[in-house]
Amino acid sequence: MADQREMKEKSPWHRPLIIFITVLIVLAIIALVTTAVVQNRTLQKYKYGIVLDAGSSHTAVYIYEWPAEKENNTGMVQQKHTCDVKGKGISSYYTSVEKAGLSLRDCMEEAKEKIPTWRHRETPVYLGATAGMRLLRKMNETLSDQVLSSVEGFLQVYPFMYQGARIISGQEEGAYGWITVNYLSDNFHRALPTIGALDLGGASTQITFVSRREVESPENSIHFRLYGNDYDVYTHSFLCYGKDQALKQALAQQLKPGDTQLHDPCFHRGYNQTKTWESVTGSPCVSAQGSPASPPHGNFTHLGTGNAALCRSAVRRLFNSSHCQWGRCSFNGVFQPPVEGTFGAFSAFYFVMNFLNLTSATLEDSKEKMVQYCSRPWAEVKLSYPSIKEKYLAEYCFSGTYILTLLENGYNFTSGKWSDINFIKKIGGSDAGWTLGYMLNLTNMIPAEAPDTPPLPHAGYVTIMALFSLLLTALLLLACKLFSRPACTQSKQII
Ligand SMILES: O=P(O)(O)OP(=O)(O)OP(=O)(O)OC[C@H]1O[C@@H](n2cnc3c(O)ncnc32)[C@H](O)[C@@H]1O
Ligand SMILES: [Ca+2]
Repeated sequence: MADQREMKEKSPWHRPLIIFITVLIVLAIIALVTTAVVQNRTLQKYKYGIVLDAGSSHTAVYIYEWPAEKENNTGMVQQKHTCDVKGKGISSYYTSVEKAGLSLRDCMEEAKEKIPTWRHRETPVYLGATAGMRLLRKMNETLSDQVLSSVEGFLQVYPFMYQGARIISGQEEGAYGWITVNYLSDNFHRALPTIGALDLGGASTQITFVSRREVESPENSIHFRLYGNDYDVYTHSFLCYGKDQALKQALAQQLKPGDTQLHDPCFHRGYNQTKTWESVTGSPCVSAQGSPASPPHGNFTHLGTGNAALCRSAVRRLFNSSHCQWGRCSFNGVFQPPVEGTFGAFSAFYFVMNFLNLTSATLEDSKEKMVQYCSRPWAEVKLSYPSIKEKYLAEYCFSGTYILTLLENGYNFTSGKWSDINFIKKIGGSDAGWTLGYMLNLTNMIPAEAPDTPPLPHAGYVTIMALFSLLLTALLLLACKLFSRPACTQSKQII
């Protein structure tokens, strides 16, 4: 018996088997470590980017974050934080330009706290100004340059990587809004049908969508190649058709020279406010359109009459359909193909329709509800919504009517197409707006061609790790058994 055991121990196969198992163990450990390292290489570290949206009504600071080295993987960039700058938009500082930069202080200090200090130097900061600054530039280019220099000087002092402050074009604003909503919906990467973008600001409004028809006017046509797919996009930005400037246009159209009172169907019965002529006629959107040769100074009393039908007629007059040099137009002679696919409608489209509870209503129901809402007395409205800013509250009858008219009569969203419009504020935690698309574009984070897929899908990674772990355990057990055998044999012999 002892001889037999001795023979086994001295078996010529014993030593190679141990070497073989040792090699296997080493290989399994290497495989485990490599898989873990490759898969998790970059998961933990985040990078950041800051975009300032210098709108006509206010400025907002957006902080975005994404996992480092996963910049080209779709859906990776997310909104980490937003900060609303106190006060009005930067264009309102044209009388004391140095205050434009200073107005950004609180939000920029907040950005310093939100982003880890060691990332500050490599965090890009972009400021894009929209329609308010476009209008200021129209009135006085020197002043708009001074406002931009003021914000530039202020932003450059921060430890971030300053990348410029500029007025973006209406075409860019539309296109970047479209990129944002489709990036957040993951439509590019999955080659899904895209969604159109409808943005209603204070001074301009944008419509952007993919059209299968030819875009006849070159200034409305943009071509993108993203993640290996081609997109022919129609876009147009209507300056002076944001809701604040549209209201000024509507007021100017109803005011006759020398009027001291304006009876306005778009404001509630009982609404009574003294306003300056200058607040209406001082806008380039009004003076440019041959409005009343009005006294530049003085006041008028703005009185509400609360009549939705009359309001609708007044608003319709803002859209000129008398001329069109193209196959088809939206309004004011601007080419537009028929609307196609679904749309995300954000900014004031959302604020107003959400307040009026119309985000899921049909076009007919929306019109009916506006009739009821506009007829409510101002005193009752104020009592019903004590927490809503009075300026917004006073204007919802006008704003709701304006939105329905712009969408139906301007862009031609008929009753049948109404449900294609989704009134949205955010998509998956990030705001819908042009800022994300702007940053993605400037940092080249959306490649023209589809990037390489990650080494392993998550399920594959887990399976491989589990298999290697099992194999390693089995090998260790086997090795333990083999290595411990002589000792066991010896102890038995002693007994
Ligand atoms: O794009 P531009 O035209 O430059 O303007 P903006 O960027 O400043 O415009 P916003 O989208 O921030 O806001 C659009 C309008 O909606 C107004 N607004 C913001 N919040 C609102 C709310 O809760 N209810 C009603 N109106 C609101 C705001 O004053 C503007 O007139
Ligand atoms: Ca805006």
